[in-house]
Amino acid sequence: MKLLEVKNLCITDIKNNEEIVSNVSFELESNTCLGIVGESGSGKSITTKAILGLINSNLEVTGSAKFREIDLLKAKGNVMRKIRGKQVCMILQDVMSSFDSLYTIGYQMIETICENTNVSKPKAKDIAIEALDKMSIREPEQVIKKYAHQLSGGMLQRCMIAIAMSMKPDIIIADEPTTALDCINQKEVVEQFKYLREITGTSVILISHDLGVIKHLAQKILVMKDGKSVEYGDAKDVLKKPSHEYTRYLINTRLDLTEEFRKSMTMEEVV
Ligand SMILES: Nc1ncnc2c1ncn2[C@@H]1O[C@H](COP(=O)(O)OP(=O)(O)OP(=O)(O)O)[C@@H](O)[C@H]1O
Repeated sequence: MKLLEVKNLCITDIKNNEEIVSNVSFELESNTCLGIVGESGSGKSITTKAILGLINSNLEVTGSAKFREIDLLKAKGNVMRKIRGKQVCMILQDVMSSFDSLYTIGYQMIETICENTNVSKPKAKDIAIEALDKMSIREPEQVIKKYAHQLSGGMLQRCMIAIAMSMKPDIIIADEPTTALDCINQKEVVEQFKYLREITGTSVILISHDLGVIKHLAQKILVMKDGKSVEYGDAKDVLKKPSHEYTRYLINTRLDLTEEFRKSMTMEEVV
């Protein structure tokens, strides 16, 4: 079943009439993951933010983005507020700034869960602990008493994913969820994310410049370059037989990097 259908999405900066995103179309089926890949500035984030009405007023958005028969690009503020955070959640790249340093992780989790679902605070606490437990966070009862600066980036990202998942949304949009993490944390977060997606059935739009991460999670891939969609299709086909030169470049760059990394590790062993 189609959960989200984006057609001919265009974003124009009305100040200088510059088109930032041109005619981007894609679909998200239920219980699947769509990976959006492309270099920095290619329009990945702004495309998904536009769908959720989260962009500046100097930007004009045209096209359509149908979610359960509602065109999100035309949805009024109150309709959008009901969808955003409940049915469609967004996890941002910079987890540190997503948490308020003055409140404990638990306080923020409980507030968010209460605000977006109809449960009491004790119930929200149980949900928060259960969600952290599902993200394989040890001693969740202790973790919820901590402040953001007391946890690693990987732990915070897992807490963020746990909050989003505990809302039981139809769609999670994760914008570069592993970029700020080191290799070990990246791998762990991807594994947990994959596991949670499988058990909850939540559909995910995963934005990343890292094809390795996308490959691990996505069934479909959209490749963006300079605000345009240059390739879109089943992940296996895109990765095995990329039809666009830019996709081939991304795949090769990724392989080069992996090779360099492997070599540098071997060199260290030799030294
Ligand atoms: N409010 C705005 N007004 C004008 N241009 C904007 C605005 N916000 C973003 N842009 C431009 O839109 C383009 C796409 O930005 P976007 O953040 O979507 O890229 P991205 O592919 O997600 O990159 P990154 O991986 O670095 O996050 C960029 O050229 C950016 O400068």
